[in-house]
Parts: sequence; C-alpha cells; structure tokens
Amino acid sequence: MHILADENIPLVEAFFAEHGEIRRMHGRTINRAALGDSEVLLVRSVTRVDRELLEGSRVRFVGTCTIGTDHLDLDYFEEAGIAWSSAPGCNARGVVDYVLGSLLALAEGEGVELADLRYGVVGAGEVGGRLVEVLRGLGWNVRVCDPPRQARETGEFVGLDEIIEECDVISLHTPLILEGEHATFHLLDQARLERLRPGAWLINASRGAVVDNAALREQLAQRPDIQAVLDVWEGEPQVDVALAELCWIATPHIAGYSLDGKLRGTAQVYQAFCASRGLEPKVELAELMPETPLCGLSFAETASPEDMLATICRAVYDPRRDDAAFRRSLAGDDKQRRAGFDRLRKQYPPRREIDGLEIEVGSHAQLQQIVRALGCRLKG
Ligand SMILES: NC(=O)c1ccc[n+]([C@@H]2O[C@H](COP(=O)([O-])OP(=O)(O)OC[C@H]3O[C@@H](n4cnc5c(N)ncnc54)[C@H](O)[C@@H]3O)[C@@H](O)[C@H]2O)c1
Ligand SMILES: O=C(O)[C@H](O)[C@H](O)COP(=O)(O)O
Repeated sequence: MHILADENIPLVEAFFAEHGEIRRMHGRTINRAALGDSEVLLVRSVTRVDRELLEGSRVRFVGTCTIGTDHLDLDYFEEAGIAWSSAPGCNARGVVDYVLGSLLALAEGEGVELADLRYGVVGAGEVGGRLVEVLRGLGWNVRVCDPPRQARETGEFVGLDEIIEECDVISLHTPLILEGEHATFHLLDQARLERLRPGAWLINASRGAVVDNAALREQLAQRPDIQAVLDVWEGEPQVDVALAELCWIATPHIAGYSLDGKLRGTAQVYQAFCASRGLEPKVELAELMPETPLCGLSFAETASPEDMLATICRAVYDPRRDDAAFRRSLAGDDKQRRAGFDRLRKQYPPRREIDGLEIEVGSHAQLQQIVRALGCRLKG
C-alpha cells in the first residue's frame, strides 16, 4: 500500500511504516498527479482535500492530523465512500497555553490585573471548553457563547452581542463555517468590531476568516485602545502586514503547535486508520512521547499568586518569542513572507504543555487553586 503524507506530520514512519510505503511532500504542493497510486493520504490544514484532488484516485482513507476540518470536503468523502479522520482535541491544550501567555503579555503591557476582567469565550468545544475550565478555575468571570451547544444543552450560555457589549476580553474558538444557521465566516464583522468595549482585547486562534481582517485593521488603526492577538489570518500563508503590525501579538498559526499536540494528532489518526481497517493498533504514543525537559517547579507559600501564575505559564511557553520571530519574517516581499510563514511552522521548536508540570506550593490554598486550575499536578 502507498501512503502519501505531509512532510510536517511527525512520527508517520513510527506509526504507519508497517502498513505501507510512505512518501512525504510539502502539504501545499500535494495535487492529483502527486497522489499517484496512494491509498492513504495524511494531511495537515494546508492541503485542500476535495473532489478535484481525489476523484479518480485510489485514496480510500484521508487523515488530517489537526483539529480543524474546514480544508476537507466531507460531503464528497461521504458520497465517494472515503473513510476519514481528524484528531479532535489533539492540540487544544496548546491553544489554551497560547491564550494564557497572550493574556499575561497583554496584562503586563497594559498594566491591568487579569482577575479584574470579564472574559467572553466564543465557541466552547475542545479548545474553548478547556479554556473556560481553566479561566473559571482561576476564579475569573467568564461568559460563554456557543449557540449550537445552547440549542442542545441546558447551561449558562449568552449571545454574541452580550459578549461584545460586556466582555473586556473576547477569545474566539469556533470552527470556520461558511454558511447556515451557525455560520462563523466574518462572525466578527465591521459592525461587531465597531461595538467592542473601550479597551477590549480580541484574541483569534481559531480560523482567520472568523474575523473580517480588513475591518479589524481599520478598527485597530482608528481605536488604539483595542488590542488584538492574532494567530490565524485570512488567506494564509499570505498575511495582511499592516494588520499584523497593529496587533499586540501576531503569530503564524502556531497556537496549537505543542509537541504533545502534534504527536497526539498523528496517534489519533493512526488509531482511526486501524479502526477503519479492522486492525488492532500496535504502536503506543506513550512509548514515543519524549520526556519533558522541565518537569516541575517549586514555590514558597509566600509567593504572590499573580507572579506564580505568570512564572508557571511562561516557564513552558511565552508567545512573545513566536511574535518576535514572526515580525522579523514580515520584512521582504510577498513571496518571502509566505515562505517565512511556512518556515517558522516547519522549524517550530519543541514546546510542551503547561499541564505536564508538577508544582510544589505547600499548603497555601490560593496557590493550590491556581495549580489545579492550570491542570498541573500538585506535589505532596
Ligand atoms: N490556531 C491553532 O493552532 C488551532 C489549533 C487547534 C484548533 N484550532 C481551531 O480552533 C477552533 C476550535 O477548535 P475546537 O477543537 O475547539 O472545535 P470544536 O468543534 O471542538 O468546538 C467548536 C465549538 O464552536 C461552537 N460553534 C459552532 N458555531 C458557532 C457559532 N456560530 N458561534 C459560537 N460557537 C459556535 C460549536 O458548537 C463547538 O462547541 C477551530 O476553528 C479549529 O480549527 C486552531
Ligand atoms: O486545526 C488544527 O489542529 C490547528 O489549526 C493546527 O495547529 C493546524 O496546524 P497545521 O495543519 O496548519 O500545521
């Protein structure tokens, strides 16, 4: 069997070697000719997989080692009887860590206390749901907007307009949905952006087109009180440079790029592939996951809760490093910038997840609450 895989998916050989011959390619260059006689196609978000790519090919299984599925034509897969899988939740924790790091950077820059702000999370699935849990665990005031969940569940949900009117921080975690009752394309359009509260912070680590990028650029230019954190962009790998320059933090779609998240993504797709063929999975992720270089931290009971929170989060990940590298890559012409966007993602340094840490804080109840909220293990 022939397997074609994006060159940026880790551990494909470790998981799939016994199932066929593996060929690797740059995901953006995968086309009909490149498929050859592949039966299995493993992609990331940069490869559009649809009728045009697959019709007449031998592909019977498509795996995307990502959470997002907006690059897949699932209706076509169904019609053509092609098995497929994504990797739900694989890198959700990485995105939560990115949002925490961005909040800490903004708070430091703007001189505000994070605990004093009202948070609005839009889309409370794998990513947003975990984020809500962490923020509420920290004792912060969080409102949640998720109309599809609201229609199915009881629970405290609010509308997007309430989030816009009442929240100081808005973090977007919806899928990109182009049409229908719950469409999210330009969910934050010019009209909504104009209604952001004075001093509001907007974070988008979902999909670029959930925010009207041109309208956001205009708002940021007119209202310096508003701060934006953008990890995703309309038209990636092309980026609106003027918009990036107006952002507090700008990064090249790496919010979920924890090493753990990437490896989980491959493992989940491998398991789905095995299930689709009635095979027992033989390779275990736990045996392949590298040790974390930083295992734990220890704090005295006299530590300030705010400082401890920042120290723990930044010890694992500080998005300002990615922001600085991205800004450097924006010099040059369009072609160089597009190449830079992909290069930063391909050469992304190993980053682990905050909840992998063990933290010692003695018997201080407030410090313990922070450790639990972050999902870390409490030592002792
Ligand atoms: N930047 C990154 O690196 C990165 C990493 C992982 C995921 N993502 C993206 O983050 C987004 C969220 O991922 P997820 O795994 O949490 O997805 P998910 O499907 O688990 O959750 C999405 C949630 O959004 C809700 N939703 C749908 N339409 C909505 C609307 N109109 N308004 C409000 N809520 C709505 C759904 O009901 C669901 O609960 C996706 O776009 C995904 O592609 C980005
Ligand atoms: O959908 C996802 O899982 C994330 O957006 C993921 O980080 C995308 O990574 P990419 O496929 O762009 O490498």
